[in-house]
Amino acid sequence: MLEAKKLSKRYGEHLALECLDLSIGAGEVFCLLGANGAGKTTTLNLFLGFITPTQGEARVAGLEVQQHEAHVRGLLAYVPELVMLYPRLTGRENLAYFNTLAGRQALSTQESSGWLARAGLQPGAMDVPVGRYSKGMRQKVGIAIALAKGARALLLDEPTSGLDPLASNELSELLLRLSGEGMAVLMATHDLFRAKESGTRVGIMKSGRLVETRATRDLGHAELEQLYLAHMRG
Ligand SMILES: Nc1ncnc2c1ncn2[C@@H]1O[C@H](COP(=O)(O)OP(=O)(O)OP(=O)(O)O)[C@@H](O)[C@H]1O
Repeated sequence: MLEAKKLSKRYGEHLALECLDLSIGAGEVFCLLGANGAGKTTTLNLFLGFITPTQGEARVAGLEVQQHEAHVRGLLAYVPELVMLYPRLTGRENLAYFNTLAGRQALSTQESSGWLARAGLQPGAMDVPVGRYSKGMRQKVGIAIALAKGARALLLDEPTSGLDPLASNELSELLLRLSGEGMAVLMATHDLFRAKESGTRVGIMKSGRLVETRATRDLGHAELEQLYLAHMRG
C-alpha cells in the first residue's frame, strides 16, 4: 500500500532522507522511531505529497504520489499530532463538514454515529463542541473523517505525545483494529512502548537513514529499548 523506492530528500547540503526503501502492506502498522531530526516527518510528508523528493519515489497503492496527487489524496488520511477541527462545531458536525469538503455525499445521523463510534468516540460526546474535547477525542474525530472518506492508509505523526496512558492504549487498540480490517498504518513516534504495543514492525531512523527494521512480535519491550539506544549512541 505504501512504498518508498530509493526515496531521498535534500535541503541544500543537508540530506533529510537518504535512499529509503520501505514497503508497508495493508494490515500492517509500521512505527518509525528516531531522534529529533532523524527524518520521520520528512518521510510522512513525502508520502503525503506535501514535499517533492530529490530522488526516488513514493507510491501509494502503486501510484506515484506526485503524478497521481488527487487519487492518492483520496487513499490517504493524515492525523497530525494535534488534529485541527472547528472548536465551535461538534464532533459530528466536524465530520459532516470535512466529509463534504472531501466531495462525498452528506452523511445521515446514523452514518456519522457509525463512523465516530468505529473511531472509538463515545456516543455522549458526539454532539458536544470539539472545543471541550481532549486531544485523544480530537484524534478519534480525525480518524472518523479518514474512515468516512474511505482512506486505505493512515499516516500519523506523534499521535501519542501528550495523551494519557488510557488514551494511548485506546489509540493502540484502535490502530490494531483498523489494521485488522486492512488499513495500512505508518506512524512516526518517540513512544517505544506504544510502538511495540501497536506496531507490527518498527523502523529505526538515524540521520535520514532507516538503520534497522524489526517485526515487533520478535522483540520484547526491553530489547526494543536496548536496540534503539544502541543505534542512538553508536
Ligand atoms: N523545510 C526544511 N528546510 C530545511 N531543513 C529541513 C526542512 N524540513 C526538515 N528539515 C531538516 O531535515 C531533517 C529531518 O527532519 P524531520 O522533521 O523529518 O525529522 P523528524 O525525525 O520528524 O524529527 P522530530 O522527531 O523532531 O519530528 C532535520 O535535520 C530537519 O532540520
